[in-house]
Amino acid sequence: MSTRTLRIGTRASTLALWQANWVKEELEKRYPDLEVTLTKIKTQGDKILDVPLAMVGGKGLFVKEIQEAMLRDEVDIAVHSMKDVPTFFPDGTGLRCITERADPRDIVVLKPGYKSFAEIRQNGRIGTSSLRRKAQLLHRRPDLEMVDIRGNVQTRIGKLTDDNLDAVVLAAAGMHRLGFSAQIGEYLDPKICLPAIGQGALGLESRIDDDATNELIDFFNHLPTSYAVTAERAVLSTLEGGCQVPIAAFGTVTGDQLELTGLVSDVLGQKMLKETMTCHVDQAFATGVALAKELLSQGAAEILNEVYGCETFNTEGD
Ligand SMILES: NCc1[nH]cc(CCC(=O)O)c1CC(=O)O
Repeated sequence: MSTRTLRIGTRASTLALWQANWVKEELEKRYPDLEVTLTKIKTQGDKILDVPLAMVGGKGLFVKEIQEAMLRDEVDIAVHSMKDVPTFFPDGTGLRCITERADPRDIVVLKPGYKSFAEIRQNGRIGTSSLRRKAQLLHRRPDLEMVDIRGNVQTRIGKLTDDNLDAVVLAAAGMHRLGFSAQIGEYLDPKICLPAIGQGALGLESRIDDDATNELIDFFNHLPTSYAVTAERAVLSTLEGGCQVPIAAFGTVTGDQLELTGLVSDVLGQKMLKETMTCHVDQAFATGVALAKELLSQGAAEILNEVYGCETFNTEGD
């Protein structure tokens, strides 16, 4: 049998490379005669490090250049963190598979001396640039000071000492993948900090008409994760939100039932709307839409319009 080659396009951050290498290894385990290569591609989100991301192009900052390479037939698939994948795709490529979700929760890395998030001092300084994380933590603890931190996971952990912070907030999945589990101070319950849409899952994107590639990668698709993330993304697209707004949605699948919670907040976590719906997994997309419409009927659009007028942006990216 002749050796086939599959080319993966990936960002060059340590986390992105870990994820692309994981996909490569799974492919090579399954197809011993397949040669898998990685092509590192710089995205706009990687190039511009000192300007708030929302000011340099909005949605799709971490995926556009990889999609373009795919359309030029320089790579066959792209591996993305699902939470960085916009809800729209250019003509010719599509989201083909959603992998089994790793731990979807957010975590905090705590300054030495603290044993839990609850112990953090009055007016403590928390490092995160995510509006979703800021809003939910301020909702519980309005005294906290939110400090913007930018850069990859290692850089953000380093800011704990560099910027004299009491804690930094990160995703459990990234910590586990990069071998930083021992530094996790506490896992934040989704009831307290609802995870980002798609958090913990990877998305494989390919050319829609590339049947050979699509057939090779279809085994990555994990149905329960795919139902949950489909519902979460339906919330996002119905609210017309990008990745830089305090919107969260989180689905869990048990048997054929999906429980979906969605949240919209203002930047300070003072006006916060939250709803939960359950449905059969076949209704995942429709339920995401319905949940978003319910939030809109409660005033979500007004809250988000206020946020869009603010000068605060999410500047994280891995
Ligand atoms: N914002 C960047 C980003 N994109 C994906 C992950 C973590 C891995 C995942 O969610 O799959 C992270 C790091 C973080 O937010 O701490």
